[in-house]
Amino acid sequence: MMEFLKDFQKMGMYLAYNVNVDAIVYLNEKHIESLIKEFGAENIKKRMDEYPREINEPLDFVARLVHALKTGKPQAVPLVSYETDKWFNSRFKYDIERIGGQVGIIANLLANLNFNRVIAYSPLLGKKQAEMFVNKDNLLYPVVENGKLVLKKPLEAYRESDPVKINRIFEFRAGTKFKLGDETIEVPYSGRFIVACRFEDFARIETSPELKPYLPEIGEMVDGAILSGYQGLRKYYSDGKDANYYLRKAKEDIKLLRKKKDIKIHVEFASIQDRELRKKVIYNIFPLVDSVGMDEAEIAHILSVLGYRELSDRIFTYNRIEDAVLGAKILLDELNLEILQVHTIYYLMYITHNDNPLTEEELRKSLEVGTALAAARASLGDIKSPEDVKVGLKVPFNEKGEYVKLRFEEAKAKMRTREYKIVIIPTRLVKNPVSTVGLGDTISAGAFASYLSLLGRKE
Ligand SMILES: Nc1ncnc2c1ncn2[C@@H]1O[C@H](COP(=O)(O)OP(=O)(O)O)[C@@H](O)[C@H]1O
Ligand SMILES: O=P(O)(O)OC[C@H]1O[C@](O)(CO)[C@@H](O)[C@@H]1O
Ligand SMILES: [Mg+2]
Repeated sequence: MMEFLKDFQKMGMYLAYNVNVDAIVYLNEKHIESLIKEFGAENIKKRMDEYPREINEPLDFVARLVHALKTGKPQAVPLVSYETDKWFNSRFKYDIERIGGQVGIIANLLANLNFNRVIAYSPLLGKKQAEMFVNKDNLLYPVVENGKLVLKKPLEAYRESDPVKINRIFEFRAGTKFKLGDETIEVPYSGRFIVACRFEDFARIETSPELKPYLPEIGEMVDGAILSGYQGLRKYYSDGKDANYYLRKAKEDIKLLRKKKDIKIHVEFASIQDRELRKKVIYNIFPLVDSVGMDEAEIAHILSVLGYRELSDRIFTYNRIEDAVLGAKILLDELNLEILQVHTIYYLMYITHNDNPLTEEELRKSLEVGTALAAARASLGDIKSPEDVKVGLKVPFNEKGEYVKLRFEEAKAKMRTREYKIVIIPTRLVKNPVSTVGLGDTISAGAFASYLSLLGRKE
């Protein structure tokens, strides 16, 4: 771990596109019971069966929340109604507000780990948002001034008139029990439910036309890029643009970033409820990048739109490791990725083709960076310095670890895996995490950065 922390001080990373404010509620039994009382168990059950993929009214939210609590799976559902946005504000008191979005979370993490340079971009940067980035010389926002690329601290670069996007995060904990009509539900795993604000202002996931010509220059300044936020796209926009338009622009960005230097690009996937949009993002973006990270719900969602519905349902319902391995193989091959990383509550997995320059041992080391960082963040709330990582290293691997390894070896023996390198490690699981939102982003950032550092040593 310490060798990586040293390497990180020499590395640069570009991050785009999504940053927001996470307004967090720690859900307890009382919250849930009062929601059920207010909306009625029967109404909620009926709406759960309908499975709304957007939140148009409060009942949509309650139904999807209870569904998430029942499965214990990490979920995110778009909020599209201004009315309901107001309802959230009057209905909940938020426990804390923190920086959110893959860019926000990863930028602060890498800057605090003393990366040489972190360039964080999002099309919108309001004042409140800028204030949430850590104020350090190594965290910079790109702007164009007098025809030149200038990197500025977010506090010197924000635009007063830019709106700030607020997502609501409901943190739930394993063991929470409540009644839905006659049914008693016990939350099986801890996690978060995200109400992702999807107003049109926030849905233009793109590089500003002004900055775009400088992407090759930015690419030259860094060792890698982590791209995310495509989940924020809409199918249609009021000015006639559509998801295809933004995805074409997104593909241009990827090519521009690599124009002067062949940097590795990681995409951190996030839940996309709309199946058509999900498919578009996968087919347009994945084949252009090297590395993709996602959680277990997301791999199930992806397999479902690629046509593997049965496998997808199995992953969702039974959490069996052999299904995850099979799913990962399919994804790696069909989209021809260099490396795929899947994070779940109990284990992290990498799959690459057999000709990957890293050994299985090295790949495992890279995953260990990810889980150590997540455990540190889960314990402390935030990683403020490289020192904090030690806290993560003291968190033991979870008690299901040995079982997971055994099942993994069994799965490998049964399956054709010779053309791949597949490794898993158990997670270091914190019993009472400060929060869980962003732990996946943390794992992926640590895994990808250490992957780059290991590749660098081979040169
Ligand atoms: N209490 C915990 N301690 C350590 N790691 C955790 C804990 N809870 C969750 N994690 C890790 O965080 C991951 C969550 O990832 P993900 O669902 O992508 O979250 P997010 O998108 O909010 O970052 C889990 O798969 C697990 O590996
Ligand atoms: O999909 P959006 O609205 O960009 O939000 C991403 C969400 O995912 C997270 O980055 C966690 O992975 C949250 O902090 C954030 O609320
Ligand atoms: Mg995630």
